[in-house]
Amino acid sequence: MTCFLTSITGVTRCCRFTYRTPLHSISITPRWYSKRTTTEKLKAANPSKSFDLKEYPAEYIRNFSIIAHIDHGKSTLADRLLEYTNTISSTGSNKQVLDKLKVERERGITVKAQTVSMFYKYKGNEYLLNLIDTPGHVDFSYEVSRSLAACQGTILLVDAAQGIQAQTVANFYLAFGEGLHIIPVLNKIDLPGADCERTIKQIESAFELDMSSILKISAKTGVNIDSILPSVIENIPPPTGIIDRPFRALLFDSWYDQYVGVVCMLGVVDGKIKKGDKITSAHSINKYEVTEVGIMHPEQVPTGYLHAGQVGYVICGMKTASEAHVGDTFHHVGQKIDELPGFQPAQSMVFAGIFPVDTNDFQRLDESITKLTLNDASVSVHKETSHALGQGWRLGFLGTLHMDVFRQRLENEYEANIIATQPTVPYRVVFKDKTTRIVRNPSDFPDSEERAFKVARLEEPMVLATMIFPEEYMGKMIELCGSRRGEQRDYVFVDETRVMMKYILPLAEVVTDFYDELKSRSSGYASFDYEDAGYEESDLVKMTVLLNHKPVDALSVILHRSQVDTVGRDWVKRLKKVIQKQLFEIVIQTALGAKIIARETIPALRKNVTAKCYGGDVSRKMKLLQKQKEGKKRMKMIGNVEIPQKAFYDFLDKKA
Ligand SMILES: Nc1nc2c(ncn2[C@@H]2O[C@H](COP(=O)(O)OP(=O)(O)OP(=O)(O)O)[C@@H](O)[C@H]2O)c(=O)[nH]1
Repeated sequence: MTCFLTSITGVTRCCRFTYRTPLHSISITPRWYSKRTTTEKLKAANPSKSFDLKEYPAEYIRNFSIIAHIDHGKSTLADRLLEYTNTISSTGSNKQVLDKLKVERERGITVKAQTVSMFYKYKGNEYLLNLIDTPGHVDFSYEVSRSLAACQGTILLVDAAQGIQAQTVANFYLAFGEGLHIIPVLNKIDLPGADCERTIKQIESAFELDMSSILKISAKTGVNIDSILPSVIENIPPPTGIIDRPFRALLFDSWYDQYVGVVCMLGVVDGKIKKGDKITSAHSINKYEVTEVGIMHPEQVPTGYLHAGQVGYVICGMKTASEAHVGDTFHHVGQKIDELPGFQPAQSMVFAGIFPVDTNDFQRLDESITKLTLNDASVSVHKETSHALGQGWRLGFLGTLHMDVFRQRLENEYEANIIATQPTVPYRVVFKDKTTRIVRNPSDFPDSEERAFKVARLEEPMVLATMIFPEEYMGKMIELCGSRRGEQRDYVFVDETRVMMKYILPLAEVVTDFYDELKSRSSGYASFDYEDAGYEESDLVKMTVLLNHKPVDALSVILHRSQVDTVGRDWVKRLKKVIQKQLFEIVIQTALGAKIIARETIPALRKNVTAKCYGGDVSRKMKLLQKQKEGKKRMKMIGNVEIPQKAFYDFLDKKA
């Protein structure tokens, strides 16, 4: 099969994350967040049923995922399949039971891949089907890749009203690169705007898939849902594990449960594991006794046993999050095995400093970050200290949405009270002696002396962006990319009315508000995806923010020289809006070294803050004072200026 992108652009798509895993022979069931039952009771249709997994040899197992562009209906389809197989009771509503995290429900997006084991009778045989629901947003493609690496096939879901979009293309190539069997499915055929013929033509021409037996469904209403699982069983090959070999399994996900400690999700490649077994791992000297083993159905259901080709959870008395390394190989104590290659670590695209608002919370926040990164292995963590904000961490994320979601999860799941700094991309300093340094923090940017004597050049990371949109938005899209220092590489029509355009853009331009701008300039019709395109030389500078002439290191930022005036002026205006008046005048400045770019002044406060509580209403007055006291807890002192936590948020979120 010819790669569409290769044939039309001459550029072979390289996946942002590559894997060395050989796990086409196992299934993967990413974690199931342990607080789920507090928010919603998921009812298994037959909770009393117990499963004898010995009855399911590899030929009766199928491991598959659902991939699609954002909002094309993956989670809704997963719901319907769970109901159809009686894994949950039918509710008639669209609950999206696999979107378990509060952040997923609040934002209506999937951020963690989730797997659930289902049982399904087909032509007289009962099958064990492991379904993985994956996220759609580009920031979470690490989850998609990790999931795909462990499946033998995938359902490529396309919204029949919207047609193929940028992440349809990106995810198709991830699956194609893994050599998976791809089943194309048209969703949302109930919508009045659904155009099956047009979408089929797009898929045919873009991916050269066989469209003769394409499935047309509505995940929402349930139309043709019964056609999905027979197609999965008929078309996707079973895993190929060997039961009689020594046990070895890949740890592909884990999470921390406050009652039982670490819960590990294992994909069993060879052999068997049962309750009471003594296990260890290739990367650990610790030995563990298996106290519980089971499957996600959709909650944890103990089965006491798992064998080659099966996946499930194992509880073995692991106490600390650091003992569970994603990609580690588990085996029986004393047994020699060949280590599985595991996963390559995710490559952080965006870095930000995270600090506790109250410095006394440092230890607690340290533990929370450790536990949360156990659940999200794509976050990189390094300790750092800021003059303004004290001790904290520099965390690396896959994108700004990923960063935002992580911050929200820290708040939701660990009640953390934090300040996050301006995100930065990994810049590269190339020295005259040919050595290099990656700058993940503006404080590591070379000062003028180092720059003059030692630095040969500065470079910034670039991406190859793919955008798909209706032709009439071409002018606006070219204008947007031009304003972001983009360079056009290619464009091609995907059908009579829609264009796919490719641009080389600086990553720093993409991770700010590019996506929002793209959506607003195309009335929501443009979709977007990007991949790593290496480093390019760039005229970079560090802009600092001064409050009453004192630099705020947490607000320093690395910019292209052409942006300094605009950003410098914008920042002082926005900071003026978010910093409250205080008893003295506050001067806000942005600067390049000693050169001031812009300045704003906040006049001193004169008002009595409790003046409105006239008339001796003591309780009201107390309430107001209490509120002010609580507000103070959330303040950070920068020199002699108090900055509320919300000011940082609003400033970073561009709400101000
Ligand atoms: N009319 C109609 N709406 C659907 C159908 N399937 C899903 N939807 C709706 O489309 C929206 C997105 O569905 P999701 O299942 O959350 O999509 P998703 O692909 O999982 O989204 P992400 O995880 O954020 O990428 C929801 O409002 C669904 O109710 C369908 O067949 N018909």
